[in-house]
Amino acid sequence: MSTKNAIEVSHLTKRFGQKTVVDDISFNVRQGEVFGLLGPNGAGKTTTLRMMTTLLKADAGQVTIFGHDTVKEGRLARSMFGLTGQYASVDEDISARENLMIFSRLNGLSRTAAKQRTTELLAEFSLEESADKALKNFSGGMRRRLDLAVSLITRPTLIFLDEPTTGLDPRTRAQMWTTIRQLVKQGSTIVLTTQYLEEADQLADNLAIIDHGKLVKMGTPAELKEQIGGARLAFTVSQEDQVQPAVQLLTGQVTGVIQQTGQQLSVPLKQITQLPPILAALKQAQIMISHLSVKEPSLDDVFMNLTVGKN
Ligand SMILES: Nc1ncnc2c1ncn2[C@@H]1O[C@H](COP(=O)(O)OP(=O)(O)OP(=O)(O)O)[C@@H](O)[C@H]1O
Repeated sequence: MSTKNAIEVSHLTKRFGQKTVVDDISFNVRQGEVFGLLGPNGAGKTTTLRMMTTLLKADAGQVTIFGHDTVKEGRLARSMFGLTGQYASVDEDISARENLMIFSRLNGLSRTAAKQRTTELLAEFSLEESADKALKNFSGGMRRRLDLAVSLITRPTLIFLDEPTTGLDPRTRAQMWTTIRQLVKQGSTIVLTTQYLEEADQLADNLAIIDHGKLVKMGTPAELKEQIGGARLAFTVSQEDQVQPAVQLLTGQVTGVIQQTGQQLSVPLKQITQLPPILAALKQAQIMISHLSVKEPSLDDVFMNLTVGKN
């Protein structure tokens, strides 16, 4: 990943009527990274993306793409990225091959070049077998792949993906993730919106969490999880009269709150290396335990902590 910025967004704002749906949002996207805009339904992710990709005019703020202002140098900025939408933007009645040919020609490729690029993309996105079927017979996953293929005709190094896997089954979602990772390996920068925490965790190098139009937190998935607190060790003390002695013993071993529910204890762990001494101390004190588990913090915890109610 480079230290150069592919995109700089500053003080971006959009109002619809009285409602401010994107509220003074600023962030940078570095070249070669996957940047995720994560937020609940209606948080303002798509509106932000639409402004970044010049589909929608901002009320205030600025976006530059590889140093070019998207308003003052709109044409140039637009030529530097590919965009795929929440819904496949391709024609239903014609085949995948025909779609790719049409969009290649619309992008200014000669007939021969269009044919060659179409063949390449059909192979790259595993669409060769269904290349000549009408799109209306395509599955959701095939449509998404074709949609992505269309946006890559001109080999843009910056790609915007609006909810690339919404509505896809888990297997097709995983295939899409593989495709996205391959694009990154080849040097692409990717901006994606998602409401799936797992997707953000799997793909994004950096994340901006958006809620009610505001950027509430930014960081790597690991940083965001760390803010919620580290892992927790949970177990059940086998005998009731040993619960308090166990709490006392552990108080000397860990910093942070030890939670108790009946005979169940949950202990914060700063590092996983704290685990063996804790278990040894319990054994030495002859405190029997069961149902032991270590739970890493998840983006779910971060998300629930940072976003409030309905958008
Ligand atoms: N053209 C419009 N006119 C009026 N309100 C709009 C318009 N487009 C979006 N909104 C409103 O702006 C808010 C943000 O919408 P947006 O689509 O950006 O959210 P989102 O985070 O992308 O959500 P989703 O995950 O559901 O796509 C919502 O309350 C939506 O109803």
